Amino acid sequence: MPHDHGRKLAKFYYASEKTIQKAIQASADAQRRWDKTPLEERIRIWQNAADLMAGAHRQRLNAATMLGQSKSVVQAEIDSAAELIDFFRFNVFFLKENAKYQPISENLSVTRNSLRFRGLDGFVAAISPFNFTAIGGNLAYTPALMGNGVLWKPSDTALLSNWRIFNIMREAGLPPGIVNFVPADGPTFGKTITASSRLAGINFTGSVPTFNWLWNEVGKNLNKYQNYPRLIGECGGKNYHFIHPSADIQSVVTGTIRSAFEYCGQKCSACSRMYVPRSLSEPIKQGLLEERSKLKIGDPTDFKIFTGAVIDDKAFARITGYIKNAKNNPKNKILGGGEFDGSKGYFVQPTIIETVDPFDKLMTEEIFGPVLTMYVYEDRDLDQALGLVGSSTKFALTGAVFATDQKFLESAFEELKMTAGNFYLNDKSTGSVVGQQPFGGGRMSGTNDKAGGPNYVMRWTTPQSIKETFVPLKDIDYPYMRD
Ligand SMILES: NC(=O)c1ccc[n+]([C@@H]2O[C@H](COP(=O)([O-])OP(=O)(O)OC[C@H]3O[C@@H](n4cnc5c(N)ncnc54)[C@H](O)[C@@H]3O)[C@@H](O)[C@H]2O)c1
Ligand SMILES: N[C@@H](CCC=O)C(=O)O
Repeated sequence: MPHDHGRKLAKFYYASEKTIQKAIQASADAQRRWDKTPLEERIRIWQNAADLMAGAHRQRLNAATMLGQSKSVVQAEIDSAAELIDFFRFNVFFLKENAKYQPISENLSVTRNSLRFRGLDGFVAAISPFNFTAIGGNLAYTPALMGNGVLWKPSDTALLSNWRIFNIMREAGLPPGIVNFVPADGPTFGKTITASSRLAGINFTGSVPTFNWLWNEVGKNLNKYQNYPRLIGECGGKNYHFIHPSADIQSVVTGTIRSAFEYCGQKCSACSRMYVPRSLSEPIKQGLLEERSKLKIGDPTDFKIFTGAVIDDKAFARITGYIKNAKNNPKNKILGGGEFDGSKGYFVQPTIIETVDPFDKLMTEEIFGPVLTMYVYEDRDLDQALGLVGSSTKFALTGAVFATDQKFLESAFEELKMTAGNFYLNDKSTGSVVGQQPFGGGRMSGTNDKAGGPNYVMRWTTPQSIKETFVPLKDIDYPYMRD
């Protein structure tokens, strides 16, 4: 079934510039009341929503994710309801923990010092990607939890599940106007929010070019704003699996197949480049090809599939462009897959390519599809190969090292320090869990604000320090100045 119906349908719901401006006003009006709502009351709404998603709404939200975003039942289960429940519960926990800190008051009969968390002075624009339902919910509702008015622009190809979240939050008790659901053409939305003097923050997850575009627009409008807008961007990756000659081959094969091909490689964390020592290259290739040939690709309503079609025609064109390019380049060899068919659904077979050029675009650009490229290095060139990981791309999202040699793991841990915001030792590069592996990357992969970690909630508050004095202010002179 074609999965770009979401994108085509979304255009019917596109908000005009005027509607987006009205939503900005609505969120500003609602926020003034919302920011005064006691924290306990806000927290109660988030807890209600988590309970609703754990109960009656769980299957509906998962099903919407399967149908709208072409996720297999397993991938929908680990994303949608389950992950959003975790985001909500952990964010509430982190908020409570952070709120426990109050500054020192030396003598309470003289002065009392305190700190309060205010929403930002303006509105927050949450702009979400298609590939994770829970990410959309987290982007929009974490700023709201912290007292902000939010405009949520969902992805055209995740409308159904995102709309469900919006309604669950209303059912849980969130008053109208706090989060405004605004499907819109990307650039129209981007231009309108960045032109508003009330823009206080952008909570973005998506590709590097879109985030760069937004950052530039904010820069151009800087003199208009009443605040410096906070910019959070979690962007793309060129995630790696680096294999040492001491690695456990079975773990490499299993971890790589899952990381590269689950959800058609459309996870920001998916492994798309692999460095393999010559001494292990044959068994690893054999293992990968054998497992690849067993993967069942098809309609997500069939619970036996491993993965479905890619998200839409644009993705299909981009991904198959890389495959066609690889077929025409003598430096690259397709080891498995390489077929695609867009006649009924946008199906791309999981593809494994070997390259002799570690700087080929297959090894350096984000493809965001089921394409894994392998570079085989000579065992004696281990250090050089390790150096390629950080020097060949500007991304630094996720990465994994497979080795049983403890000394090597320790040196790779230091050598690869800045090459990944989420780093795995003997595990695949995907599958971070809220509260266990806070998620985000550095370099061009984003601002690394770590969704699912303790500091994330704090990005959406502008704290105020308060000093109250209970004794009259009498002396201008300091004691040492007196006779
Ligand atoms: N680092 C992370 O945590 C993370 C998580 C998920 C996805 N991603 C990345 O997201 C990308 C895939 O998602 P996508 O295809 O939805 O990304 P995208 O950049 O195409 O779109 C993201 C959102 O931005 C909107 N948009 C597009 N142009 C815009 C503009 N000019 N102004 C305002 N909004 C605009 C889109 O409509 C969508 O809602 C990949 O690069 C992936 O790596 C990163
Ligand atoms: N939490 C997911 C990343 C989401 C990106 O698209 C993972 O770690 O695989």
